[in-house]
Amino acid sequence: MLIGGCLAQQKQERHFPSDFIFGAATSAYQVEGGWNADGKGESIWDRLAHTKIQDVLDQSTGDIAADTYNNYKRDVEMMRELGLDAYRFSLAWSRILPDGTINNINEAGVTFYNNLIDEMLKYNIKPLVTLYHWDLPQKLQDLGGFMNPLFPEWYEDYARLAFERFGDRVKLWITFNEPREICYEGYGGYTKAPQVNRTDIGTYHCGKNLILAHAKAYRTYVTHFKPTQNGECGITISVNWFGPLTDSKEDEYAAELRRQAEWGIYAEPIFSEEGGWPKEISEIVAKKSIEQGYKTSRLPEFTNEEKKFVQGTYDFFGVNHYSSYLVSANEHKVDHPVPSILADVDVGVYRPPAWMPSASTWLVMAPNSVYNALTHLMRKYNNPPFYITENGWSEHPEAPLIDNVRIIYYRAALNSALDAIEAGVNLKGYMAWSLLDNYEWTEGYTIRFGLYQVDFESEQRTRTARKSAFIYKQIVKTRVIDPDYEPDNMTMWIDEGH
Ligand SMILES: CCCCCCCCCCCCC/C=C/[C@@H](O)[C@@H](N)CO[C@@H]1O[C@H](CO)[C@@H](O)[C@H](O)[C@H]1O
Repeated sequence: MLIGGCLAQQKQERHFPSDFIFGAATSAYQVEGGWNADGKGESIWDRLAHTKIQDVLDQSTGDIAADTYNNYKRDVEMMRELGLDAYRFSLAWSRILPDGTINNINEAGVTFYNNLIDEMLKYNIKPLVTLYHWDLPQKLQDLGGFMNPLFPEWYEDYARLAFERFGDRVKLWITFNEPREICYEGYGGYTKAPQVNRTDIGTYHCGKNLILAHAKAYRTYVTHFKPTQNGECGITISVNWFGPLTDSKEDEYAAELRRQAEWGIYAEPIFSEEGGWPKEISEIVAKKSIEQGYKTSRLPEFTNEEKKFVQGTYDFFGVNHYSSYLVSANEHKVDHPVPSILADVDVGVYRPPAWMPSASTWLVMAPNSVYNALTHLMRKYNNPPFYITENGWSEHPEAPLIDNVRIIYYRAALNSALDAIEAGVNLKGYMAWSLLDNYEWTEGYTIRFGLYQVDFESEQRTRTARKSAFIYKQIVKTRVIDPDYEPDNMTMWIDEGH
């Protein structure tokens, strides 16, 4: 079309599908507070924050956090302000089962989640419930936690209770949030509770028990609840993109090994046609284990029966995606504990300085990041239904409410998601991390991810919409990413019908 002698750039409006689910996400320990309220039991994060306060950057705890335990109606109002289709939150296992076992149900804890779910459904906001987001009951950790072979039974009992109590209204279930962080950081390392730091076997033994627990819960849901409740059950895996630094065969292979270490060991047994551990890392760990004097591989094998039991245990693949890294076979290597999973794969990781850094050391703004991760998973696992269950940008507490960099990040990530959809990825929804500022684990309140700012100094934990909340609201409403949209002011409102 020619206007005034030049070709007018028609805005090519790309739309998200009309049934695409937009939401936001949080987790229990990071937002609820009420750490010992109304019969709740101690979790491993209560224990860490209370006894290893020196390991938390600002010596803070999640004892109160954003006090969602008392402010959940304000949180639902914020979901309405954003016009969300869904909200992803997690259940605190020890709020429902204080000692972790099914013998002692805390009805007050069940009531809290019933109230939250009912408040959301009052306004047609779908609950997307994560059964486990890192806060294991301490009493179960005292028995070994994820290292105990009985863990899958403990977890199945807990999941079954959740299906019984909430499954009439909850139709989207996530068994675990980020097996990597649970196992590699919590049992194979020190950066997450319970800080077991068994670098040689922690990641692998935790990983096998977690995967078996996931499969038991999934099969219990499909057999005993899905026929009447008609919901879906999946798992959320942290899938950041790890691509080759150069197009050499060595770097391609190195990138594949790092992907296997970061998320392939959790995804392959569930989503691949072959089942079991990824072949390459399994062979490497078996070989190195024998060389290091272990009688068997540090990566405990699945029996053929276990492999079959785990395979195909999903209705969707939940993807937490934030950033990308470039992998080298020979350069940018750092020392890792020996033995450990990263020493096993023995590759280097690099991020170009041009990729804008966030407040989180691990999070930079990488090009085509969502597209690269999702199209790789599509090809590898035959395009299962995907939900992006987390994606977001961090800033420091003093950053202004006019968070223009976060807006650049969200628009880039959502455009990359549209690119993936156009490439054929079966992407069903997107959850922004996070609805509001929350406890960023061992970084406490020094890191902020919220679309809403939280004043952690105020008694009522005042929530205030950042500019990114208005931008996200507009995308949710129009299903279009308008690069020129600017809110008229910073006063939030609820659209009719929400
Ligand atoms: C100069 C050094 C260059 C190399 C960089 C070092 C190598 C990095 C290796 C990759 C590590 C990636 C780990 C990142 C994991 C995150 O995606 C994951 N932990 C995010 O967790 C979820 O996100 C929220 C924000 O952190 C969190 O609050 C939530 O609870 C988690 O579900």
